[in-house]
Amino acid sequence: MSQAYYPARVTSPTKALANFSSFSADRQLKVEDVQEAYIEQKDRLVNAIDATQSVLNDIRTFNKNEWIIRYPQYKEAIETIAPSDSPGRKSGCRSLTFADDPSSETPVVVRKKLQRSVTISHISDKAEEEESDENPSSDFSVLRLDLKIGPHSSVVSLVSQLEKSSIANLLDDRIVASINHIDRLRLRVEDTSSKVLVTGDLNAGKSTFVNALLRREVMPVDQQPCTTAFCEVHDAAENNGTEEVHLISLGTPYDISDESTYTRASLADLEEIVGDNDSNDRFLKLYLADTRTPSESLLNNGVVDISLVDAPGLNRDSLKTTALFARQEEIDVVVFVVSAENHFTLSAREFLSNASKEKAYLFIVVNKFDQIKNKEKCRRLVLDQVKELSPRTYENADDLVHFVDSAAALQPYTANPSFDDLESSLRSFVLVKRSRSKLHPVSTYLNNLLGDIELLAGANAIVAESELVQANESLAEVKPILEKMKSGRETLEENLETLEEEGAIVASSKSKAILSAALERVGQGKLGVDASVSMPAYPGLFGIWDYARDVRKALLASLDAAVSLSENEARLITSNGVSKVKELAEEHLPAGVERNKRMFMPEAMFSTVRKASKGSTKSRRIPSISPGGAYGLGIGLSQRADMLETTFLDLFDVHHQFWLHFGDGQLSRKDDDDTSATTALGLASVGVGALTMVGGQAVGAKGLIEGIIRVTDLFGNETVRKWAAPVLGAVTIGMTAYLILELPSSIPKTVGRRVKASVIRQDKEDELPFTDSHALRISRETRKVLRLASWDLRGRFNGALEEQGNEVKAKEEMARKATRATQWFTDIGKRSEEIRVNADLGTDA
Ligand SMILES: Nc1nc2c(ncn2[C@@H]2O[C@H](COP(=O)(O)OP(=O)(O)OP(=O)(O)O)[C@@H](O)[C@H]2O)c(=O)[nH]1
Repeated sequence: MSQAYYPARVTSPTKALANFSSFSADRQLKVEDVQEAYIEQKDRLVNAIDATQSVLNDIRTFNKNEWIIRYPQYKEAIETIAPSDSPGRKSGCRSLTFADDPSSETPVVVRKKLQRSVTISHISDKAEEEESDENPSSDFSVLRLDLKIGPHSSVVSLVSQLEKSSIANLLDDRIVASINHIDRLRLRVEDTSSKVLVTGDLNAGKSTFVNALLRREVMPVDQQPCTTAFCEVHDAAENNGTEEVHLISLGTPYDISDESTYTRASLADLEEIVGDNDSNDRFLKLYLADTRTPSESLLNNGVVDISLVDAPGLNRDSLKTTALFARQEEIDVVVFVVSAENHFTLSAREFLSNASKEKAYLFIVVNKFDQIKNKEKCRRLVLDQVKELSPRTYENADDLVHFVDSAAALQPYTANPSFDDLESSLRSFVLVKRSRSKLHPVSTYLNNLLGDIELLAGANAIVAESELVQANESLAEVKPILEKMKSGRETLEENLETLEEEGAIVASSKSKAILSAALERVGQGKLGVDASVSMPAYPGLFGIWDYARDVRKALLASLDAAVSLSENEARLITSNGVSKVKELAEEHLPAGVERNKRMFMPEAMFSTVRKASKGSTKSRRIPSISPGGAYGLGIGLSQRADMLETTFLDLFDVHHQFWLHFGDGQLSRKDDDDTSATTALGLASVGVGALTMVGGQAVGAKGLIEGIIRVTDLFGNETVRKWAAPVLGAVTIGMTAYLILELPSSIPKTVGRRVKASVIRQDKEDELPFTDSHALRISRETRKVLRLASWDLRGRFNGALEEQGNEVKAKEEMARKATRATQWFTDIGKRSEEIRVNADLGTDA
C-alpha cells in the first residue's frame, strides 16, 4: 500500500495536514497546529458526511416522488478541437447520453475544478472556456451502475431494454448502498484509536524509549533478551482511570468489558510478569494514567487515543510475529528502535525491508546516541542504511530519523531537545499518518461521491431544462388551439342548431309547396307534377270505366311523383346541410383530429319502410301516406288497392253536374264527400245514367223511350203524364248527350276531385292531411340526418376539446415538474459544491 507523508513542520492549522511539505523549511514545531488541523479536518469530514447523507436522502425522495432520475453516461470523448496556437488545451467536450435512451446524445462541457459540473455545450462556451490541464472527469465512480450482463452483451443492448424507472430503481439501490457505506465511514472518522508499534533489535532500548515517551519507568528494562510479550500501553482513562495490567492469552479476543477474556494484574507486578518465561504466549495491556497536559502527552493528547505497543526485540523467533503485527491495519505507525552502537542487524534489515513495502514511511529511532563518539560518521552510516532500506523515509529523514538518548530523557529536569523534537515529530507523524490512513480515504470517497452527485444533478438539470423547453413549445402549440376551441364552442353549437332547424324548416316548407301545388292540380283533374306519369287517352264512351280507373291511377301516381320530388328536394337540402356540417368541422376541429370519413348517401334517405310499432301515433299513420320512395319501398298511393278502386261516382259527380247547371256556384267540402245524400233528381239522373250505361252496355233509343214512358207512368195526373213524357224525354236525352260529350274532360276532374278529397280526408282527429304529414315526415328525416351529422361533429369536437384540455394539463404539469426539477438539481449541485468547499475536499484528492 503506497502512502504519502508530508513533514510535520507547520504554522497554519488549516492546511496543516495537507501541505506539510511546503512548510518543511520552518523548523518551528507546532504540534498544536497539527492537532488542531486534524480535529478541524475530522469535524469537517463528519459535517460533510452528514450533509452528503442528507443530499442523498433528498435525491432518493425526489427520485421516488417527483422525478425519475436519469442515469447519464458519457460516450467516448468527442475529439478535442485543439487550435495549433494553444497546444495541450483540453476542451472537455463530451457527449452525454442516458442509460434508458442510449440513442439520444447531448453534447456537454465537463469542467473539473473544485466541482465536477456538466453543462450543455455551446459554441460560445467553448470560446470562453478556461484552459484546464485536467482531463475531463470520466463518468460515475461511486454511483456507477454495472449495467453490463455477460461478456457479450453491450451496455446499449441491455439498457435499451431497461425502462427509465428500472434504472432509477437501480440507482436508488446504489444510493442506499452508498448511504450505508457513509455510515461506516463516519464510524471510521470518529474512531480515535491509533496504534504505534515500537520494535527493534534486541536490547536496542525499546522499553527505555517507551518509558521515555511516557516519562515514567513503566516498562521493565534490562530484561533477559528472551522476553517476547507484546505490551500495549493505553491511557488509564480507557479503563475507568485505573492503572493496571490485563493479561490476555494469545488468540483470545480481548474485550475490556468482559473480564473472562483477561486476567487483571497490578502495575507493580509487571516486571515479574514480563520476566516470567511463560509470558511468551501472553499479550499485555497496560493502562497508565498520564498526568501531563494533552500538548505534552502522547497517550492523552486529546486528539487520538494513541496506544504504544512495545514489541519484543527482533530475533529469529520473534521476527515473524512482529512483522505480522506490524502489518495489521490498526497499526498506524511503526517506530523502529535501533542502537546507535550496533546499527541495523540482519533481523532489523529483514524487518525494515519488508515493513517498507507495507508502509512507505517508518519512524526510526537511533538510540543510545550518547554512546557514540563520532556522531557525524554514525549519523551518515545510519542514514546510508536507511536510504537503502526505506528510501522514502530517507527523503524525510529530518522528521523521521531521530538520533537520541532515551535513557537521558527519563532523567528529571534535564533538557533533551533531540528527544523533544522526536516526540513532537512522532505525534505529528501519528496524526498525519492517521489523517492519511483514516481521513483521506473518507475524503476521497466523499469527493468522488459528490462528483457523482454533481454529474447526476447536472445531467438531470439538462434533461429537465430540455423537457421544460419541450413542454413550453408544446404548450405554445396546444394552448391556442384549446383557447380557440373553447371560444368557438358556443358558435359551433349555435351553428349546428340553426343548421338542423333551418334544414328541417326549409325541407318542410318546400315539401308543402310542392305537394299543395300538386294536390291543387290533381283536384283540377291535371297531373300533380310534370313527371314520367302521363294521362291516359280517352278510349271512347265504351271504355270510360277503364278510363276512369286509369285516370285515377295516373293522378295518384303523379301525387306519388310529387312526394318523390319533395323528397329529392329534401335530399338536396340535407346534402347542403351535411356539407355545411363538414365545413364547420373544418373550421372548428383542430388539425390532426380525425374527420368523419363516412360519405352521406342522399339516396338512402326515405328508403326504409316505416314500422307501425315505431314512432308516435302520427308516424304510425305513415303507411297510409307513404310515398313510393326512391326504391319503391313505401306503398305509393298508386299502388294502394283502396285508392285505386274505381266507383260509379268517378264517372259522374252528381253534385258537380248539378252545380254546373243548377248550383249556386258554392262547393262545400261536404259536397265533395262521396257519402253525401243524393237528391231525387240526382237519383233520376243516376237512374238514367244507370239505364244507359251500367255494365258498359249501350241501350238502344227504343229502350230509352220505353224507359222514359215507364218513368212518366209514375206520375198520376193524366195531363201531366201527357206532356211530361216528351219534356222529360227531351231533358233526359239532352242531358245524356251533354254528359256523354263532357265525359273525356269531366272524368279527370271528377276523379281528380275525388282523389284530392280522399287524399286530404282526415279519418281521425289527430291525423294530419296528406301535405302536412309528408312535410312532417320529410322534415323529420332531414332533421334526423342533419342531427346525426351534427352529433358526430359534436362528439368529435368535444372529444378533441377534452383531449386538448388533457394535453394542455399534461404539458403544464410537465413544465411545472421540469421547472421544479431544474431548480432542484441546480440546488443539489450547489449544495454539493458547498459541502466540498466546507470540507476542503477536492484540494488534496
Ligand atoms: N546510554 C544509554 N543506555 C541506554 C539507552 N537506552 C537504553 N539503554 C540501556 O540499554 C539497556 C537495554 O535497554 P532496554 O530498554 O531493556 O532494551 P530493550 O530493547 O527493551 O531490550 P529487549 O526488550 O530485551 O530487547 C538498558 O540497560 C538501558 O539502560 C540510551 O539511550 N543510552
